[in-house]
Amino acid sequence: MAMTQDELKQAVARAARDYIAANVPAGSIIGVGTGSTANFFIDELAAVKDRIAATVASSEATKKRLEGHGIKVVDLNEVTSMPVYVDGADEITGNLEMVKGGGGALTREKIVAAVAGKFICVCDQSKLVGTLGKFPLPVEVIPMARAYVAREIEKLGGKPKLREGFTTDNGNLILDVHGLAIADPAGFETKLNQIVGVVTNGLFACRGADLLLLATPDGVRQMGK
Ligand SMILES: O=C[C@H](O)[C@H](O)[C@H](O)COP(=O)(O)O
Repeated sequence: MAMTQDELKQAVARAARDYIAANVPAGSIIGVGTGSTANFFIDELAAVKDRIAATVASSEATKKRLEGHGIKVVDLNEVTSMPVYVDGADEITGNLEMVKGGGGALTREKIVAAVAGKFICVCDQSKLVGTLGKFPLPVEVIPMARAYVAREIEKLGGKPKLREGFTTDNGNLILDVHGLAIADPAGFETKLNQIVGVVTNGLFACRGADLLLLATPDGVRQMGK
């Protein structure tokens, strides 16, 4: 019988838990992402919680779920070393460049990932693409800059749409940019960051994932290291 998308997410979450149990020193601090795949991972992490010292959460929702399992969550400012960060993606290429932020957590995700030694991306196979941009690219903006940033993004060939009724954990807005086919992810990530009023964009390419665990019906494939 064909596996459902949730079964694939569950399988990859388990693979990430096993990776941590086998490769991450006991007593480490683990960075934890946001979204439905990350949620499966959090539920699996509960089984090995005695092996880790604590976690850093990339959103209020993730913090709540971790604490619900009795897993300790610490402030990133207290952390100097974190071997791994585990998170999902909305799209990922074979070069392990990603679009993230479908759940609006991109800024905190990028910050926590920056501190981590290794970014482990956990996805089901539907997320693997040849070219990024079919999934609308989330851009977090300071509210007063919303219209200006939207005009600047249009000049770059994108069609920004305000995510209605949504405020990020940081009190900002999200523009979802449609109509892109991103040939140079790191270049476009850098270009968007130059627009005044942009807090973060959802391209994770200047620093992409190091390891992709990709759930397929034939098992979990590993790409990168
Ligand atoms: O802001 C949300 C995050 O970037 C998620 O990692 C991304 O949206 C993937 O989420 P899901 O695992 O639910 O597809």
